[in-house]
Amino acid sequence: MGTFAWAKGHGTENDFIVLPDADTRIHGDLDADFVAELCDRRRGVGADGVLRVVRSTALGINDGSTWFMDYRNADGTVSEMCGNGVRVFAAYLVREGLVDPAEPEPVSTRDGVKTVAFEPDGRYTVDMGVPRTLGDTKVAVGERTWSAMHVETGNPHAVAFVDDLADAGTLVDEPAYDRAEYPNGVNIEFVVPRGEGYVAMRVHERGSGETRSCGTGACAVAVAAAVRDGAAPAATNAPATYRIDLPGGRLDVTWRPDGRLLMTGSAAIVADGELSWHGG
Ligand SMILES: N[C@@H](CCC[C@H](N)C(=O)O)C(=O)O
Repeated sequence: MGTFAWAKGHGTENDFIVLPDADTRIHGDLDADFVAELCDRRRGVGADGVLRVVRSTALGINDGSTWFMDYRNADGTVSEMCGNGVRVFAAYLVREGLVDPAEPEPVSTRDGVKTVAFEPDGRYTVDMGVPRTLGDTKVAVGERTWSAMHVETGNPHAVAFVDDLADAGTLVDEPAYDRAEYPNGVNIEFVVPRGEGYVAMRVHERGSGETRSCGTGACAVAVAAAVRDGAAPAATNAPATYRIDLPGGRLDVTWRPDGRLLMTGSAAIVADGELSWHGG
């Protein structure tokens, strides 16, 4: 692997290495071992994941987008979507002058197009689409087991309400979950209510371990909280809005009566460079 440009960014401290690769000529298919080494916090640069910036047409994608977000977890695995990642991706596009922040930008992902709007306060609002609720499941840490709700927000989640966020322990190891229910793995959220329309959460992400924030996870938590609170828009015909505190910051999620989720949060590009990669 030779020399290439990169940037570092984060959305509520969920951090990413951004790899510009408009025409796919620099990184090709992006090797999983390379991603894992790059994301390793001791052997590599360190990040929760990689966002490769590819022109949609270079991949034959014709969905109204100009840019495709090729997201990879820290262990090199592919996921369908990354909610914090898509805000950081949009921040990178704006910073590079590749999109006009006066207009919402449709970004192509493996879970379809996610449109990002640029808010006057500098935050980003993502139309995260329509979630799916798939009933109850169980998650466990050590001897403790909790009932959880299976929610899909482009990727799979299990949302468990707990008495105290510390109940989830260190989250160094992946919590146990129903492997028949989630054959491709799962992101697991632990949640405590903080007040009306207000919760706090921790997350163990598939492929990345405990992270300081997860956008798709916050959306899954908003859905589970709304169902639990009897505030689901399908029942009330009114939007359900939740403030969600995560270790890395705050996300605001609204579940609209048309079924769509809107997530608002910050994103920042914090470093740029050219990397001569000698890893391995
Ligand atoms: N941190 C992301 C989610 C990234 C993907 C996830 N680990 C998976 O494998 O599904 C977010 O902000 O949504």
